[in-house]
Amino acid sequence: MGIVMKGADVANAMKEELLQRVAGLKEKGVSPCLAILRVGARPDDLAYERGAKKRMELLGIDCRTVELPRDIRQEIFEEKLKELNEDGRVHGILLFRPLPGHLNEEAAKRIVDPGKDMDGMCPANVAKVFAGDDTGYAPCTAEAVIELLDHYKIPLSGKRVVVVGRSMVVGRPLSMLLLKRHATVTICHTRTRDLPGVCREAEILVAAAGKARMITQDMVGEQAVVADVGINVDEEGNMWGDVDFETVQEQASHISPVPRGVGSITTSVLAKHVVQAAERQTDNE
Ligand SMILES: Nc1nc(=O)c2c([nH]1)NC[C@@H]1CN(c3ccc(C(=O)N[C@@H](CCC(=O)O)C(=O)O)cc3)C=[N+]21
Repeated sequence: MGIVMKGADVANAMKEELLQRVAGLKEKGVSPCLAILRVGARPDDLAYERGAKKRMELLGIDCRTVELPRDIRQEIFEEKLKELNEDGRVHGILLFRPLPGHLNEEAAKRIVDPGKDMDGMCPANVAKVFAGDDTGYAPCTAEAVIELLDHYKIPLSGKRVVVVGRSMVVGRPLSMLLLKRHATVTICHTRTRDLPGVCREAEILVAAAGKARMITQDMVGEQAVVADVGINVDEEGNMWGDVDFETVQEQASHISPVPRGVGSITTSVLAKHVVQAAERQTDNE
């Protein structure tokens, strides 16, 4: 039976350092502040927002939400985003995605100040993640997987890692973070031939495809480490990962659950980014 890697243990370990850094900022008269920009009220945005608010409060980070109506016009939306860019009290911005269909997300990515872009969506931050330059910000969920593996002392250097999923929020940036740590990375997707065979070769398997319980026991090698990034909510409101937990746990050496796994570390990484941004913006004054 694999060891269950619990998100709360990782978040707790991160908490001590973050509290100290927040205290350091406050001694200099700086109150780190996150602004959340939400358009409409999608349930998964609200779930993340609740978690983020709770985590920021626990760490003494200010958090304010700017809520815009679902049917807002592109020009007004862009104005609001620019206001947050220019607001000196705001150190970091989190824009919930995906945006409603009528809004231009590509335009938004180009407007957000790279120094305030907490979820690594703008081209400058994407480029830095790909270049292995850690003066930028990676998407929080991708970085949460690294925090999870590091906390449980899973070595990455030289390891065969298979990432299932190629999204710009998880699969691709995470692959670059793993590569920086000298893992041998294979990225799988819907057109991968013999997905089970490729997955079975993994020493570390990351499921980030967004398909409930698609990773089954026959796809996991003996004593593999399995990290589940999936957040799939069914009609009854139950949350499922991309991994069929019960059967895969028998096979794996370590496995992260859903909920209470990677998803619950994401808000701690978000907090870390806000602290980093506040420190960097203060040092540059
Ligand atoms: N730019 C952007 N980045 C995101 O990362 C992003 C987003 N937009 N829009 C919304 C979705 C949704 N999302 C969640 C992440 C964690 C939990 C989470 O904390 N889950 C807990 C359970 C939370 C609970 O208690 O309900 C867990 O996995 O254990 C939920 C939802 C991030 N998203």
